[in-house]
Amino acid sequence: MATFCEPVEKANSSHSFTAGLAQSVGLRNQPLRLYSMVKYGAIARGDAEIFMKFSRAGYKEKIWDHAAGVLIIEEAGGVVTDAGGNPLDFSKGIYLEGLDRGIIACAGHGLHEKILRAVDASWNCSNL
Ligand SMILES: Nc1ncnc2c1ncn2[C@@H]1O[C@H](COP(=O)(O)O)[C@@H](OP(=O)(O)O)[C@H]1O
Ligand SMILES: [Mg+2]
Repeated sequence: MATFCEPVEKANSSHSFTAGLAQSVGLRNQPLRLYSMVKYGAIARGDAEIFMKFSRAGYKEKIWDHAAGVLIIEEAGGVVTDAGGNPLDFSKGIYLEGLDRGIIACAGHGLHEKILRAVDASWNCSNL
């Protein structure tokens, strides 16, 4: 069964929203809560299959918390996008600008699509 990881700090991502997503796609393991780039490392070494991060409005993602991790996941056949399915844009300076709702990284494409659909289904009641 798949495990997801997410930020340690609730201030950086809604733990209740990801818990709802996990339930709706059938993930029953406890999440791994890890800082920054370590979440991508957890997927690369097989400790988790998913990373989800949904920050409050106004929080800006720094490129150094993601850049190397995205490369590692993609080279290994995984997928990392925002919640609209768009690639992360590292070309705009120190922040990821124009991010649609949050970040979803997965070891495989099927799982990733399932989570994107779950986000769309529950976003309007999320308070995010
Ligand atoms: N070992 C650690 N202990 C505490 N905070 C850490 C940390 N490693 C990274 N961080 C912080 O975690 C945030 C990014 O990780 P995450 O993606 O899990 O939210 C960054 O904070 P800010 O974005 O609040 O500046 C970063 O400074
Ligand atoms: Mg902080």
